[in-house]
Amino acid sequence: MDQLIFDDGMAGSLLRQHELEDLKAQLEAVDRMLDEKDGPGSEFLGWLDWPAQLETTELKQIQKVAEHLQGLADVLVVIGIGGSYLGARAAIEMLTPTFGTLKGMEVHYAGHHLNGEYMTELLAYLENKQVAVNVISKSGTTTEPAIAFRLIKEMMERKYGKSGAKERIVVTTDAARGALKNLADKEGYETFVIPDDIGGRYSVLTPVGLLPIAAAGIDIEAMIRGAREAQALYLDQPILDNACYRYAAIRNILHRKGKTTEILATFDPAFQYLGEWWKQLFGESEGKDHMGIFPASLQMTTDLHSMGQYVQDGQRILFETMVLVADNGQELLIPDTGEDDDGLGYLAGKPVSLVNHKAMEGTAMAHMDGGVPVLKITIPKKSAYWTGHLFYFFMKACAVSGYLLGVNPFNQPGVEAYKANMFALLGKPGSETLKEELERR
Ligand SMILES: O=P(O)(O)OC[C@H]1O[C@](O)(CO)[C@@H](O)[C@@H]1O
Repeated sequence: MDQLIFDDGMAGSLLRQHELEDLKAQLEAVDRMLDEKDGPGSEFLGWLDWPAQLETTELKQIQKVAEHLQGLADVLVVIGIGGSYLGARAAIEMLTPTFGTLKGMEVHYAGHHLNGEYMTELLAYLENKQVAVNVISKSGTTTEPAIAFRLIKEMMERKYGKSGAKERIVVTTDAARGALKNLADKEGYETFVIPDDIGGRYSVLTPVGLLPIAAAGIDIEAMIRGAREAQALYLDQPILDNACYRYAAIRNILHRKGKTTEILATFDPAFQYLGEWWKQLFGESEGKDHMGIFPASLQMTTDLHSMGQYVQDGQRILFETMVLVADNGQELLIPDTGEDDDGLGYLAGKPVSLVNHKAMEGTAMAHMDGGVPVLKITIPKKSAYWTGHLFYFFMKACAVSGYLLGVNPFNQPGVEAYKANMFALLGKPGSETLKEELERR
């Protein structure tokens, strides 16, 4: 197997094949909108052609800076929130060992929440390490990473002096605007640019994701190659044979029949953050104008022992998309102990991956029988190449799905509401009236 397979064979009776045919004209219209870049939010379509357009020189520069950081430090702190860190974290967790020797830097994350205890512990942990920092913010003004960077910058300057810190801090931000850009210029930090026409949740294949991913020792050239081939494939294939368009169309069909929650289910704990990245991608892109599928994620078989009951038998508003890997890598065999106290004698000598696979098959059938349509996306193996392919697949499917739904998949006006309230409650100058009103409440 050397391709991503999208399998809708377990979508159940809710999906009738003629419905896909019936959506063909709409899919073609969406395809035209993407091609001609004239749909809502089309000023943020830079990611669509990005893999093919990314210059080898930029890729090499990212690699060079990653190697420079690897030479200076063993720990990289990635400061960012949402689309500015989730893609990197997803790739790093998927492609580096959970235990054992790392090929690249040990990566930790900051600026993705406002918890002081976490930051205190992180700063203490970094005390005895050689540290480098990549602070990532497109706007350059997001509160969470800005506060984390204040703290970490102070620690770095205390530890290495101003010029030593400068050598170890890399900024990824807008080309021209924002507080972070101004600070980077003032301090003379190495800077990578987030293209204007690529929003945070579509930016994993830009320096936003690539620098931390490269620093973690992952082959970013292979990742971009995978994305490039995905770009060509999902551009050329006939619409109803095109996995991206089919996935988007089936989501739309199921949503219209009351399946308002999609679960991304994975069978490898290393895929947890793929789920987090995917949730932001689809949630921020489609959850607007009081519409959109609610994206949830589960890790199997872990969550079968916590959420399994709900999926099997709770409200029938769910469908499930499984992300699977055909080649399970290492074959760990279940030991033959010569005894059968645990009742597992029949499994002796069989690979753990076989048990996982049968659990997946059993789960898919049980959920389908219980009224949860199951879709499957299978990549040949867990590699940088296929991770790049998968990222691109989901981003394009998300854009198609958003346009089919009739929303702008590239804005996120709703995220401002909590920020306005938080700033007012904190007493930010200029928000006195709102502060009074909120405090009255
Ligand atoms: O890169 P920035 O500008 O710090 O934004 C981080 C995240 O915050 C949001 O803007 C939401 O506030 C997301 O869309 C984005 O991924």
